[in-house]
Amino acid sequence: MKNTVRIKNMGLRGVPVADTKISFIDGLKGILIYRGYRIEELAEKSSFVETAYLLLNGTLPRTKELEQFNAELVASRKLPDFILKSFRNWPKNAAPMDVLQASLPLLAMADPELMDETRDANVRKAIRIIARMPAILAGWHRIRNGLDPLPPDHALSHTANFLWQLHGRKPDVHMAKDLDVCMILHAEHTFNASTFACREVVSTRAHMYAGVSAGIGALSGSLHGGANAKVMEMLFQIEKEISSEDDIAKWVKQKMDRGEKMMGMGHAVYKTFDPRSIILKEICRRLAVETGHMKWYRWLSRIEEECHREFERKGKSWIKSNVDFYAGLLYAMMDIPVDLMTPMFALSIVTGWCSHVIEEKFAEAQEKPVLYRPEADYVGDYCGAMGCEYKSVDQRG
Ligand SMILES: CC(=O)SCCNC(=O)CCNC(=O)[C@H](O)C(C)(C)COP(=O)(O)OP(=O)(O)OC[C@H]1O[C@@H](n2cnc3c(N)ncnc32)[C@H](O)[C@@H]1OP(=O)(O)O
Ligand SMILES: O=C([O-])CC(=O)C(=O)O
Repeated sequence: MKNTVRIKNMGLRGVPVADTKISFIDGLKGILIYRGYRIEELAEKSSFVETAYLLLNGTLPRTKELEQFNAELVASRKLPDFILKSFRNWPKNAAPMDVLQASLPLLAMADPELMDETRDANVRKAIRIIARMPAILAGWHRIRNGLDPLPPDHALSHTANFLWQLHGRKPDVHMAKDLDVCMILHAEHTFNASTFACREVVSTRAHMYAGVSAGIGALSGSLHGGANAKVMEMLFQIEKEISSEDDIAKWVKQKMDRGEKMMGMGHAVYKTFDPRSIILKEICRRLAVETGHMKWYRWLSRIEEECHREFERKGKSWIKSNVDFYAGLLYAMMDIPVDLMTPMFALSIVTGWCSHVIEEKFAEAQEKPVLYRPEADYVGDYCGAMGCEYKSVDQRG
């Protein structure tokens, strides 16, 4: 009899695999905390850069620490020349999420401290990665559209500079602030699929870039970060298929009756509201009023309500919007194209990933497994201790 706990087919739900000091979720109460601070308070009072410091270092920075951290991020924004040069030869229809993922080994090649596995060197690597991923995304977007990448503007904040490098115009300060809040909300989420992927990779003592690259791959799927773009695609599909707004209820019911997933709805941990979605919904409503996109906001709210109603009708306990539901529309109102929406998530959560990589590499041994190595039950062919009889291809016919 094997000495293992049977958790098969449960996607590891509710199974702690490590200790963490980085964030905490109470899924029944709708609470999310980064390093002890409630997400609502950080969204209201902090900045993405300050939150990044908090996640990476464990405490809120003093004035001088914040200034220095910001200066290091600003100084790291410029990409190594060979990366943008090589982008010019890449297929212009490449998915931006693939480009982002493929860029991580390129950034690794250019990192002079790549093989330095001290904690301080890993913090510096994290700063370079956080600073450069926005430049990768903006640079790629411009190159694929036949435009030249723009140099960073050191006078702009991390978030405003990204919008500048993407669009080539100085962003409205209020819009940059809204995006900054959005980035705080997406910066960290305990052991979600992508963070676990990062930690699993670096538990082998692979470097930070390898871990982050795995995280990007995991985030891209539509059950995880990919859902934000799918929500927008769903809106466009609904627009094609209904003749009046009142048909939304029927559209949602039919989709759910077919057993299809509603993108941006539901969550593996929150069994009540997702606190990030509440904040994003409010920003979305305000921006929709300001930019004349109320129709889309109304439609999303209606879809959310109908989805909830359908769940109740079927006797299931709950379903609410997750962080991806309103984020897509929010990005769209900032002129961010649909295929850049999931990469936008990556630009934020890379902060959490890097913090977890550091925790994975440097936590006390008793707080984490040395190397993640779960088991699987073999359910394939088995012909006894000698194995199945091997026949040559001629004998197999
Ligand atoms: C950043 C993020 O990663 S947030 C999540 C982003 N992903 C999405 O928005 C995709 C849509 N959502 C989903 O697929 C799911 O809600 C997940 C994957 C996020 C979580 O899934 P689970 O942990 O399996 O959810 P849970 O166990 O609570 O599901 C309970 C029931 O609700 C159903 N359900 C959950 N979410 C949805 C949904 N979005 N649409 C329709 N039904 C759903 C499940 O199929 C399940 O039904 P069953 O009891 O008949 O089998
Ligand atoms: O925690 C999860 O499983 C998914 C999620 O909301 C996130 O990654 O932000």
